Amino acid sequence: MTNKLKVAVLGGGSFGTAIANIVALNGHHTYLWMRDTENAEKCQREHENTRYLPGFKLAPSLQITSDLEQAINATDLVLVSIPSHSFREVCRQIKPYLKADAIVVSTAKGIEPGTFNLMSDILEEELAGQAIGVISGPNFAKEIVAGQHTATVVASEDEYVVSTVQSTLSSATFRVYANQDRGGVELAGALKNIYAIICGMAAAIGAGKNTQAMLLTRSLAEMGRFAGVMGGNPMTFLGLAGVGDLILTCTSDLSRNYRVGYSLGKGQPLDEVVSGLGQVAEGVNTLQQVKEKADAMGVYMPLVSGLYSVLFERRAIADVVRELMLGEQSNDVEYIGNSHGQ
Ligand SMILES: NC(=O)C1=CN([C@@H]2O[C@H](COP(=O)(O)OP(=O)(O)OC[C@H]3O[C@@H](n4cnc5c(N)ncnc54)[C@H](OP(=O)(O)O)[C@@H]3O)[C@@H](O)[C@H]2O)C=CC1
Ligand SMILES: O=C(CO)COP(=O)(O)O
Repeated sequence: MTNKLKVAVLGGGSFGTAIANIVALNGHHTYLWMRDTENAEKCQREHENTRYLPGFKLAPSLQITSDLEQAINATDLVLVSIPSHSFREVCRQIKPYLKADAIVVSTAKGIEPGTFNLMSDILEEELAGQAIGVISGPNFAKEIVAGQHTATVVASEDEYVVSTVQSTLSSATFRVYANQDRGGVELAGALKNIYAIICGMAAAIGAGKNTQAMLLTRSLAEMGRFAGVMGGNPMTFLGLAGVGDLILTCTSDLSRNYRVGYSLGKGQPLDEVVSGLGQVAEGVNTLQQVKEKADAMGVYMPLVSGLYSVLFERRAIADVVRELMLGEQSNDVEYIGNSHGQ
């Protein structure tokens, strides 16, 4: 597609800002909406989001506003970069302003507490009739705005959504792959945050590369097993949104979830770590939602159970590690179909 679209990105945090900047640099008429008027005016004036992405100049054409109607009105494509805890609330706010044929795409990586809704389930519920999709992949906001070569995945059952997102976002530094497994892609983005916390915690207690490789591989097995039971395609987990994002977030302290795990591993209490972060770490909530769901569905997720018992049942990390290592010996690679398998 060569024509220029009107695009709105909702959420003035690190990822919303990075995505809006890509779209604006591609020449689309782009609005970044944030709720904080003072910060919106400052970002617009300075062409920089000093609160979330200091040091990176944004495209001069990017319009930054706290006026939701201005951002959404007549918009062809809306990208929702609001954390899962507030995602539904913002979808309700935009509904009155949306064009009937606007595409709405989630970029959030979380699960709604209580309902186990993924963000695109919320889009379906709140914005029935709109064409929808999701974006997920190994995508640190900081590296995107720094122009690092990056790839992501757009997933939708609707071919028009996929092709529109690909043509609007792709550039010489940002590549967009397609997938039809919306639920699998979305679940992958949410689940990997749990394992990033575990890997951060492991690093804090001195884990070496053997341990890191074991954790990454068993995390992938656990993610695929859970997704299979939830109706996702386990093969999705071999792609960028699965193993790609798992590697990224489990091996870097650019990940907020990894940093949460690291601080916990160093003995800091959970509430202190979370409140000190100043940005969202979706993995803590996702852990609670997945633990509950896995228990209810009888899915074997020893890493999820172990982390949950450290964070919410006050068990010592060393005891949990010992129990995991001495658990019943099992197979390396599970056969697809044996999705509950141990
Ligand atoms: N950062 C990254 O590298 C990536 C993040 N993601 C995902 O994107 C989502 C957003 O993350 P990210 O941008 O990093 O988060 P941040 O913590 O950096 O920013 C969150 C943003 O959401 C805004 N917000 C929160 N609640 C509301 C609300 N009720 N109404 C309006 N705005 C609200 C905040 O506004 P305020 O500043 O006013 O509080 C802030 O601008 C998450 O699900 C994350 O997992 C996905 C890929 C990469
Ligand atoms: O999802 C991310 C990169 O793909 C960002 O991870 P964190 O939310 O842990 O920072």
